Amino acid sequence: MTYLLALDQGTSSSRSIVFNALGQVVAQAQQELTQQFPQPGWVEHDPLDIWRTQLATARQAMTNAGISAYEVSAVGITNQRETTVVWHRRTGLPIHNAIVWQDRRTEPTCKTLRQGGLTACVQAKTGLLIDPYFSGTKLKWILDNVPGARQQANNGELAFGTVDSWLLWQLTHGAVHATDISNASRTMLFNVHTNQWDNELLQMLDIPTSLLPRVQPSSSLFGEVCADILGSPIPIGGMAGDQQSALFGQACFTPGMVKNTYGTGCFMLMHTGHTFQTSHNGLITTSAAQTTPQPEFAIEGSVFVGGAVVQWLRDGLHAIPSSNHVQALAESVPDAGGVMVVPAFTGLGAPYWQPDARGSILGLSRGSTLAHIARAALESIAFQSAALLQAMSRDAVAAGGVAVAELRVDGGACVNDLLMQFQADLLGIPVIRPAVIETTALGAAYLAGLATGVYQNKAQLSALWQAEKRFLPQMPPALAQERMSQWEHAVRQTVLKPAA
Ligand SMILES: Nc1ncnc2c1ncn2[C@@H]1O[C@H](COP(=O)(O)OP(=O)(O)O)[C@@H](O)[C@H]1O
Ligand SMILES: O=P(O)(O)OC[C@H](O)CO
Repeated sequence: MTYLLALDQGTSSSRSIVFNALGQVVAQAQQELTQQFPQPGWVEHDPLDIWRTQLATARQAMTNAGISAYEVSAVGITNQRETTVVWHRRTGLPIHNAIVWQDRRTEPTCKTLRQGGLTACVQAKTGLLIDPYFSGTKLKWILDNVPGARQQANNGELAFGTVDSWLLWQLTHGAVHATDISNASRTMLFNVHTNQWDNELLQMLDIPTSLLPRVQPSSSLFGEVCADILGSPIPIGGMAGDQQSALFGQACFTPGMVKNTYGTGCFMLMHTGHTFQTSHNGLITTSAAQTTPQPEFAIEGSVFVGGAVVQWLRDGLHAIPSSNHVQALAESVPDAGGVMVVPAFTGLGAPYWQPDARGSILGLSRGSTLAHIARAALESIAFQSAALLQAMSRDAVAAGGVAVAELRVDGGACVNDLLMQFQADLLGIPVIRPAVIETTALGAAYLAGLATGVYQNKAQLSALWQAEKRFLPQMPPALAQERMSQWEHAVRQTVLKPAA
């Protein structure tokens, strides 16, 4: 039997999954990751905690599968993107906590860059908007604020990496310092056309090149897990940022194919093939996971609060004892009764980009109950995702293509049938849930399997993809349009600032 081990290092947890060659889950293990909030708007992780939890889950998943390292053909790594780690090359010790993608501390630097008229240049080279979300300004912050760091960097003593690089360094006992194209594309330091670090961007942020990892295609041999770590050496054949990995795991390989991951946030990606397509509707362009050095791209939109609104119902409102009770509560009423929840708890992401917006509940009446609010909260996940998909379709049509024809879904909240049906109703296209919804980890396993000969080509992976359930639109299109208009109205109400 052939097995592939995927290490899926996410924002809230480290997870490892053992797959068989058919792409089926054999066993898994998961550990929560401690979140640190040293100041308002700051989010950090302990890099050693990231490594400790990831290693523990890898060992546990293999134990749960009842297999030894000899039986694992390859390891694939997928990770929370943009999160920035800097460590000392000699000791292997981090010089600061990892600065997490959600961290907003570098907004002043970003503002200066924007005011300096650099937006168009950054967008043309990287596909990104200038935002604290991406790694570049986080790396600059560490060099500027950790005593002695800049000098050490100039001496070539430090290494920078996103979480994939950090795990790779640990798995190889410091022998390999590398990253993949999809992760590099999230740093704001990488030219996605040439697939190389960009000198002009490095100078813009004062980043010495000696810090940077080597960049490889997402499916390629990165190194070998040292024998003492999992029991015997295993090739590391795949690395990709988690959203690009999910796009790969969903077998979205051709232009126009779209997936949406419903996790804490929602991340929607549309493959655009070898074409670098700039969005005119508030989305960003990013490198897709690549099996060759030839650039491949995707258009991406992110919703900051997706499944997290269900956590808020559970932990904030105490409306449900656990997330899987939300469907029953929402279904206890026939509709949201005119209630609209806009979960702008940390502002609104694409396509609105309203960092200062905060959440609101609109349309309350004397008859409104927790059930109506729960239903409206669930619907808000679908409304936000629909706004992304509509923006994507507009981009696709403007680029001479066609509107999106179907949506493949994954992530923890896609198990919710009510949500998926409402999503299909709003979009007017089929929403398809695959048999394996762990597509983030599956993508990393596939990338690793392709590099090591377990799979021969992507066509083989497309053939493995299987639908578990198709949700077809049932709502009359006019009503769906009216509901979307109500949502857009609620968003406008939410972002309007009260008069001073
Ligand atoms: N039955 C459900 N209905 C709606 N949301 C759910 C359900 N079960 C879990 N969730 C939500 O899914 C999210 C977890 O999904 P997951 O893919 O594990 O997220 P992440 O990778 O971001 O940690 C949580 O925000 C949780 O509230
Ligand atoms: O770890 P997740 O699933 O929250 O994903 C985080 C994204 O990669 C951030 O860009």
